[in-house]
Amino acid sequence: MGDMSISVTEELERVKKENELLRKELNELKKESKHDHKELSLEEYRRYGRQMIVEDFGGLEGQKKLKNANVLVVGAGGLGSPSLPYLVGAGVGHIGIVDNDVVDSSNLHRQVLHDTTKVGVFKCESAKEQLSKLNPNIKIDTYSVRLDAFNAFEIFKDYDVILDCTDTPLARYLISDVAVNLGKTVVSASGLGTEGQVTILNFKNIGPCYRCFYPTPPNPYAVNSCSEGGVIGPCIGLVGTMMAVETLKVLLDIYTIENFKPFLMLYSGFPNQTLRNFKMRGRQSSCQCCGKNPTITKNTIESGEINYSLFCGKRNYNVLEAHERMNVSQFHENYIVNSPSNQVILLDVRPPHHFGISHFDNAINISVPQLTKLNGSFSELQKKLPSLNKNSEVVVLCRYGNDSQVATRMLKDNFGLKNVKDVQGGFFKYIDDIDNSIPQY
Ligand SMILES: Nc1ncnc2c1ncn2[C@@H]1O[C@H](COP(=O)(O)OP(=O)(O)OP(=O)(O)O)[C@@H](O)[C@H]1O
Ligand SMILES: [Zn+2]
Repeated sequence: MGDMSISVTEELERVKKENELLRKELNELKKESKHDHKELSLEEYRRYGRQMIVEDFGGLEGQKKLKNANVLVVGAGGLGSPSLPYLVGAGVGHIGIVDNDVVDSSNLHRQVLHDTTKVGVFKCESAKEQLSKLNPNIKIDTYSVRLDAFNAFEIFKDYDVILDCTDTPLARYLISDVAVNLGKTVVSASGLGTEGQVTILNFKNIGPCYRCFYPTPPNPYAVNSCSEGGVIGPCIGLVGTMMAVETLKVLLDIYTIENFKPFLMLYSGFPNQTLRNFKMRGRQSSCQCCGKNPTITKNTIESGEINYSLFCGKRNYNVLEAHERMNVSQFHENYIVNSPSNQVILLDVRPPHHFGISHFDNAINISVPQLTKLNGSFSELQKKLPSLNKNSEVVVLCRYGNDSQVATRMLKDNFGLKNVKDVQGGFFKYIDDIDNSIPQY
């Protein structure tokens, strides 16, 4: 009997406690519904408060729009690095990152989302790790693949807005084409040196696409990459930050179908910072992708019928015969170890500001544009190289062994020199294979 009364008392206590817990839970739920934060936690209110109180942001509704948004960033390099943390910080609920490249130490002056400990790590994974620390509320998906015609539709399908943070015309055409076919808005940008540009493509499937602006690709010789042309970190950083601003405006419905006007913003960092906003034409009915009779469709893209590499073209440096070239070992043996006679001219055709960073002591610097300017005049060239005669032995060197081929051809065909050879792979190949005590940049 006594035993039984104890268990009844215990049971009563347990039920009371359970009751109390349920009451608490109910009160919390009541509070939540009273304050209408079913979709935002209290932590999120605090986290996003400073942006929710900006009038143009749209308050709680604006924040919910961001929370429910799906944004894909292609490229976690110079443009992706600044745009990603702002989107994650602002509370864009789902973010995808596509990049097949790994972090290199030469990226870190501008790709400040990554750090020295991430050298060699996939950029999308490095980014995810950092971004998750910034805002653990965000779902981040990574794709460590090169975006191409065969995987783009599958990757894009789960996202509303695509950020083009890549660095090649090929990727720009591909991203725009796939986005048009799936009806997605693209925030697109590019930058080099101290300049950059930002635009919105296929806005809500009514705005112009990349092909409306640029029906034909640029000459491959005119396309420069960061590794060739160089880039100033905060300049590209600003352009990436502008992409994040534009993305927020798309997600918050600041731009509407009624008020959206196609534009191209041009930023210039040096010597004075300027930002110019150019009005652009709308959709072109003749556009091969978004026009009236499109030939660039899901079918023709995915089947490979649209050949992006062929369309964008490649540079052709194969302008020399085998006997007009030497490899870096031959160059080392014959011209560096066995000190060349005074007759041999070592001509470094890199731009002077490259030459100034590091060079061989006995090299003479005349860049390709400087050579081109001499118009094939032997006597003009002789003014720069007094010891030169038409039979002089000339060895031509550049950074990667591309420009040196062009220069070798020019010296033989235009200036009439007979004994000119190019160093295959250039100065950097020599550093990699023969002497890595020389500074590489
Ligand atoms: N088709 C693509 N698929 C996935 N990622 C791409 C694609 N095209 C370009 N990217 C990525 O976009 C990023 C562009 O970054 P950025 O312009 O800063 O140049 P980088 O390649 O990092 O550096 P550098 O030109 O100095 O070698 C790179 O990380 C690159 O891997
Ligand atoms: Zn178009």
